[in-house]
Amino acid sequence: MTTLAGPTAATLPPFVSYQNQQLMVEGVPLAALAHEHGTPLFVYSRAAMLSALAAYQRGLAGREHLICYAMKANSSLAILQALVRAGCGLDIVSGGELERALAVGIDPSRVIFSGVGKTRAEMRQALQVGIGCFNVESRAELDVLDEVARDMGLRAPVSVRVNPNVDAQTHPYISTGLKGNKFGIAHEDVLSTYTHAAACKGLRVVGIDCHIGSQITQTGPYVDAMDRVLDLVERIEAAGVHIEHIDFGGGLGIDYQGDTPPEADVLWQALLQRMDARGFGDRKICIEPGRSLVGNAGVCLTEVLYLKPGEQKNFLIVDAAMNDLPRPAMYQAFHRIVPVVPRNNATASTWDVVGPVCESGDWIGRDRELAVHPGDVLAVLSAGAYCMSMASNYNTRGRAAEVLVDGTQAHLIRARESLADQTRLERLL
Ligand SMILES: Cc1ncc(COP(=O)(O)O)c(C=O)c1O
Ligand SMILES: N[C@@H](CCCC[NH3+])C(=O)O
Repeated sequence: MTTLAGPTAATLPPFVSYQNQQLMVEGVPLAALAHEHGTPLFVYSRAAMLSALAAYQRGLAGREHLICYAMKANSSLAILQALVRAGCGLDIVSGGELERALAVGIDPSRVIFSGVGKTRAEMRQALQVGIGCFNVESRAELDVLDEVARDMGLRAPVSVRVNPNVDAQTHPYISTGLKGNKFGIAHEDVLSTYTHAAACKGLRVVGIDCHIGSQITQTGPYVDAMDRVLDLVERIEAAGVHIEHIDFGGGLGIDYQGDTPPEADVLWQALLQRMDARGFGDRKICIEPGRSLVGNAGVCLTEVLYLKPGEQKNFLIVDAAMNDLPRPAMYQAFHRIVPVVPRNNATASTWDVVGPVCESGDWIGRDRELAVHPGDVLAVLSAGAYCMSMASNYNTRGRAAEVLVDGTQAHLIRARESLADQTRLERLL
């Protein structure tokens, strides 16, 4: 047992703060939102998303570029709308995500279609609306896309995703640029894939694509991957195929637990210098950031249900679970957890914060020092990315509601999912 001094500003994301002993997102007290909408509840800051986007916009200013928000990180319509209105294109990985993109009124030429398993139907759907580019991930996919486009009397704009075999030094489940990963075309097969694509009547080569993983916190892997991509561009162009744009990633990390990734503008200054030095300063740049735009813009509010002290472990049972916040169960990921109204100078204990789902893997935080009573509301921080978009109905739990804060205004952007919503498509015999 310790006496709790209370969480410090240093451990809170931008636009999340304590004011008068109340945790706020921008100008809105979270206790009031929990009271009004119930818990679990996701709350996002619009200003936090736009400020994260502005760092990329500064870094790429003066260059022809397209920032395609990777909506897999959080595909809620109002989030997409906010980012598209602020100038983003979109990166999609399914026909469903394409429908979401269209629903927020995007110009389809500002959409990039990524992913290893696009179906013919998805290809047709994307070609019909005039998608900006398909990032193709295998020779087999390239040939199917060629066939689909020729059938429609069209030429599909394509980039080949290359697998540079660079270690992004991130969690193995979210590393994508190593030879053992399913993503991209192996370095040594890239040139022949491009010469083949250039000869296909249904394809129009527009770019090259590389993405080495997610939650990357170091600059080194990016520079290594950029060098490999530029080596390939040199070889591809020497073979007579022009590359208009370079789609380059590796999702920049965010601070979950004292992580110190480079700022987006600083990273891109370094990468642009590299491109300039190698004579590719004239190329359009596309990027596909997801987590770094929305991750630290969101918190998940959850109410403490029960305290269950034990001989080996103390469990704090809350009303959010692995179906709402799957990252700890999936990747043993760390999210900071803080009280919405701190009980400063109260006696704290060490708790495993767990949900009501019937799985031992249903935990949200381990060994956390908290002074709490049943009925208190906690905020799980850095919950804007890969939480709501990966949420499920496991244990027939409705997915949480979502609120978007803008200054002192709070807008409900998704209602809580009801049992009727969950069973709508089911039939009894
Ligand atoms: C091809 C591609 N683009 C974009 C992203 C988004 O990455 P992040 O959320 O790390 O920015 C990913 C995820 O790793 C990806 O695989
Ligand atoms: N879902 C992962 C990121 C996946 C990135 C997409 N390729 C996470 O929560 O960290």
